[in-house]
Amino acid sequence: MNSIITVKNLNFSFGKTQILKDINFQVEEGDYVAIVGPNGSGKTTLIKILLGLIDSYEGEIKFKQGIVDKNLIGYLPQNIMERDRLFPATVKEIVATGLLSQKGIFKFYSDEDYKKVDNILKKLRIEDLKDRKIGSLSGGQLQRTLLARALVSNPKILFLDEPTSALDPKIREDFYNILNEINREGITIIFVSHDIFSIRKYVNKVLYLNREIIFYGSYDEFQSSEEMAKYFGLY
Ligand SMILES: Nc1ncnc2c1ncn2[C@@H]1O[C@H](COP(=O)(O)OP(=O)(O)OP(=O)(O)O)[C@@H](O)[C@H]1O
Repeated sequence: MNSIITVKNLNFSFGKTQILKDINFQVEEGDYVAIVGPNGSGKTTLIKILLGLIDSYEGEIKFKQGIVDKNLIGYLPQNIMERDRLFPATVKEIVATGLLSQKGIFKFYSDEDYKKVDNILKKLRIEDLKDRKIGSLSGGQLQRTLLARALVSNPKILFLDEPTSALDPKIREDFYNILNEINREGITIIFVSHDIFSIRKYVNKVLYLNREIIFYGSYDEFQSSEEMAKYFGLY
């Protein structure tokens, strides 16, 4: 198997409270994994650890060679601060910031960078928003702009933390379709969601977390399991 992420014996506590207990799993290249679980079950904490935003954990996290050194990881957070929305930047400028981590200390954008920005805006079908201030965007337009920022550097893995909670059903469906296209092009997706019913047609694996892993396997197995029924209160 061609694992892109391997997590072994991961344990993490905030103070005296253990948040993640003995977590072991592997993600294969091209997987589309939904992380589900009740509020406070450690989903965001797990994503933050995988992103390197929390480093005081025990255990081992291994990415496929080159993924971390070449910054081939994209991240779409749960939401952005309202004050960030007031920042007087345009869509084009915000998307370009997604290239900063791959540049040296002289962080000037080249023509090639702007070409990358144009390409991703086109791909996500928001090129007409290019010069709009982010404060003037609708929720769905803002979410696509943030997705463009996460994808402009051409990552191999994309992490998303509950990115559709504020979107209406139609816009949410469009967003899922775009993610599905991206996944079919080979990007591995790890998606934290309470909305498993919407993404079930896209994901190939489900990780059900409640501080420890209760279930990790294919969606089909998950669907027919006791864990699924319990999770959705059907059991
Ligand atoms: N900085 C922190 N200090 C102390 N405890 C924290 C901190 N951040 C999160 N926690 C606690 O860790 C636990 C797991 O939180 P986490 O945000 O990972 O859960 P989650 O599964 O993503 O929840 P939700 O579905 O509500 O977003 C919660 O009990 C939370 O209160």
